[in-house]
Amino acid sequence: MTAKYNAASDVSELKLRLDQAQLSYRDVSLKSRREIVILKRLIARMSVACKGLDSELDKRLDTLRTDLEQNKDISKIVPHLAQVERLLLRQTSTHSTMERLSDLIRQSSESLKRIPALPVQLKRDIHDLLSQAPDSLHHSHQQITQLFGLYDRALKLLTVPVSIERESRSKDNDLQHKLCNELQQIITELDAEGESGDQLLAIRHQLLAGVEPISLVELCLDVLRLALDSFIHERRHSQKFLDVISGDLAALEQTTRQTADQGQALYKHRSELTAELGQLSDRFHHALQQYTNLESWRGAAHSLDTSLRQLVERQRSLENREQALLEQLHYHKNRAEHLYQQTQNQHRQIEDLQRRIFLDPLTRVYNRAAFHDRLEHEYRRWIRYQHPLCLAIVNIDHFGDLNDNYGFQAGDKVLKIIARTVHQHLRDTDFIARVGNDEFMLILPDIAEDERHRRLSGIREAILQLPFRFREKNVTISASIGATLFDDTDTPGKVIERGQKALSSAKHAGRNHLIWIA
Ligand SMILES: Nc1nc2c(ncn2[C@@H]2O[C@H](COP(=O)(O)OP(=O)(O)OP(=O)(O)O)[C@@H](O)[C@H]2O)c(=O)[nH]1
Repeated sequence: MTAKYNAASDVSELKLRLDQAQLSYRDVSLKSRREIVILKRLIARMSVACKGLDSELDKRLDTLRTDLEQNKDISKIVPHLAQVERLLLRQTSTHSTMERLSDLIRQSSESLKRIPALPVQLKRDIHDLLSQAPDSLHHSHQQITQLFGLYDRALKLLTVPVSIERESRSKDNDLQHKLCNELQQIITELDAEGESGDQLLAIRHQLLAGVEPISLVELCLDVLRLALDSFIHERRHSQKFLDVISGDLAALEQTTRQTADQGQALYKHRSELTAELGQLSDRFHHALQQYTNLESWRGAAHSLDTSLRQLVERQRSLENREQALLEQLHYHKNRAEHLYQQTQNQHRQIEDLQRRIFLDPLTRVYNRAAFHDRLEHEYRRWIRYQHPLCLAIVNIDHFGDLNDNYGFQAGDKVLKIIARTVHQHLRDTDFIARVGNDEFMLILPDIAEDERHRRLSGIREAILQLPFRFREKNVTISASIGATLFDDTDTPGKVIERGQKALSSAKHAGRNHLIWIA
């Protein structure tokens, strides 16, 4: 009985222990499941937080997450956890990378800030960037991107003015080139003589050799001054001439008036003499009728004779005065002739000047002013008659190089010879003008298609065949020609533009070409 009781008490104690063991197992299992949930959550958060820092770490965390999801045996997961821990330890070096990055960002920002003439807003943005201390690699990356943006803005701001400056510099160069050419053209057209002419010629040579911008301004002023001097000189010369002529004319007018007065007085005396001679004749006639014999008439005849002698005397003195008057008139006639001659000379000089205004003094062909006049005239004829009217532009190739290699005198000689050659290939009705530098304009009115092509090709070929020799070297020179015809609603301006386009195509085609643009 006692044994039975003892056994029952052991069973009940075992049962109690079993219940306690079951309870504690349930607690442990519950705790373990809760820990696994926490571990899962932690691993998930770590995956997100560390994403991109290290690809191996990313991979391990992913595997760990999957293993946990699949409720794998924790003992199998533990080695993965150890690897993740090792990788995380490796990430501590990231901290020093971050510090280095942060230093770099700060230094680069400071350097950017020191660039002079940075706009205030940009400086402010750099300051904002510097005020944030990066607390993660991600933040550092954001700051680097920001810094790149700031550098880009600064670079643009600093380089834009440079490009503008370069553009304006190239504009300045174009302007200087144009000014230089215009100035040369003006000097050519001024064609001044004397001391001013010599000085202007010297300036032209300077311009041809190339000058600095500051000298160009000074030369412009010099040209203005010399042009003014030349103008004042011309005006003084004309004034002097006019003074002399008007002085001479006034003197002539005065003496002519005196002569006319004297002539008038002489005429009056002659009339009086004639009247007295008439009276004498009447008295003589009367005496002839009154007296029958000569003796009784002697007394009256004596008185008549005296009167007649006096009349003859007065007649002689009148003749002398008339002779003096004639001599005076003769003198006036010579004087008037001399004056006329002087005005004729002046007229010729003005005509010569007028002609020179339309001539290029170097090549002796027409100049730009004459070209525009003539083109306008031919244009009006074309509108009326609609005959084919051709405009061609001849431009010497690499003329600048020729000047550089053989000097301006050589260049001048080439210009003269080429102008003469082109002129020789033109008809009487054609027109040639040097419109500037090394460029000639040709107007060929009323010219058939094959004829105009033959003529212009002939000019190009003739220039190429010209035998030039400079500094002991045979030099071949070519020219490019652009040509076009007046058509439809064309105006002179449009045609010149088209001709220039054709010329530019001829240059681009390699020079020594004739190009037509219809
Ligand atoms: N000797 C001389 N040279 C002149 C005269 N007038 C202008 N020039 C020069 O003529 C040259 C003209 O050159 P550009 O029209 O620029 O070109 P290029 O050298 O002929 O070259 P492409 O026309 O392109 O084949 C410049 O160097 C001027 O200095 C002048 O009366 N006499």
